[in-house]
Amino acid sequence: MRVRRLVAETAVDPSPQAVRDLLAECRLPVDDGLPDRRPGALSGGQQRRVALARALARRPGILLLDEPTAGLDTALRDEIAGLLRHLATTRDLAIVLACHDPELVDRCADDVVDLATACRPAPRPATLPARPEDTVSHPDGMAGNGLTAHGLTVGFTRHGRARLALDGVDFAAAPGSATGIVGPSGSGKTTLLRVLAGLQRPDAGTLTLDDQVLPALARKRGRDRQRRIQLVPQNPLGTLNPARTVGATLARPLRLHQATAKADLADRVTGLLADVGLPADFARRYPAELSGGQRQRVSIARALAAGPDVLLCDEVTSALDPDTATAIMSLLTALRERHGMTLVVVSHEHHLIARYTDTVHLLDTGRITDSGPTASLVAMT
Ligand SMILES: Nc1ncnc2c1ncn2[C@@H]1O[C@H](COP(=O)(O)OP(=O)(O)OP(=O)(O)O)[C@@H](O)[C@H]1O
Repeated sequence: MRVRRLVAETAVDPSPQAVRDLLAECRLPVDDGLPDRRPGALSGGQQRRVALARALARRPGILLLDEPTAGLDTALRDEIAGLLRHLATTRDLAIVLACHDPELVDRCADDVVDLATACRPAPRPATLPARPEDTVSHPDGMAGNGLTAHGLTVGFTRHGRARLALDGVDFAAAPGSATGIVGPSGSGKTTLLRVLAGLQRPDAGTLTLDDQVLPALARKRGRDRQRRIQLVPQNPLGTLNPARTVGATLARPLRLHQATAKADLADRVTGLLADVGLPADFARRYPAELSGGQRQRVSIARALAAGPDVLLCDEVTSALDPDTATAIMSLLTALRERHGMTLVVVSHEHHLIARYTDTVHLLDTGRITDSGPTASLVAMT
């Protein structure tokens, strides 16, 4: 369904002009064809503002928002905070927002209810290191050059106008490294990960894995090369099958990529859950019965079930409280160390990129503006 219908569907006034006004009120660019796009063709920040427009379309007296700024860069977060205050005043609206971001609370809220004790993160597995930076290393003797890309270009055409989401991007993630990708909302981070994962065909450019040219699309890569590169997507609820238990979700890649025998599946699933700090009985749960952090862990476990050499993580901590976000990043670092994986992390949380990656690529409007050691390019705070 396209954006204009998504908003009209819930609107008290579904006329085209009212829908445009609502999108503009949520600071979405209505003149570049955005109302005619589908949600998959929007950046994460744009998707959140469309969700806000949908809620406002009902002309509510009370607006309940669950993590309205998760996955947004700080500039957009501040913009949304200002927008929420503006809406509260101009529409005489009571806003209740649940979030992990103390800065957003400071900027928006008149009153705060702290549910801290009810929101303890899941226990970390015993194998996690106390200081993740101690475990960062580049395993010697690994074959090849890891994952590289040259001249990646992706354009999207809307109303006859071509827009480049990626514009000649060169990228490299050395074997066993932890590589960060940072950039403002809409700069092309998700598009880059989707191209690396083989889910989006680039208009130009080449990919190699350990010096072998990779076909653009995952389905042309063959089973083994598909296994080697796995993506943990930005929104796990959207990609975990709601009708499938966690156990069934994890069993699938185990059978497909690792030829796990039926008799061994339950044990392997339990092992994967333990790897991501979840108890064995979670195998019986459905995605809707999990918290955001638990879904994220299941999503990571599903990617690990394939046995990847390169794990691409898109905003995996964006809806998590600071403790859980740190636990997830520590977990990924420990898993990288244990399995000798390469980790590629997209995040707006610069302190996590600074702490948990060794190399970083800065992306802006589809171009790499700088690449190099994280310590010299990204501040810890
Ligand atoms: N399928 C598509 N069709 C048209 N435009 C698209 C499509 N996919 C992405 N875009 C546009 O390409 C640009 C880059 O999007 P992308 O999702 O890669 O950004 P991002 O850096 O990951 O953003 P965020 O941090 O908000 O998630 C955005 O302007 C987005 O609207």
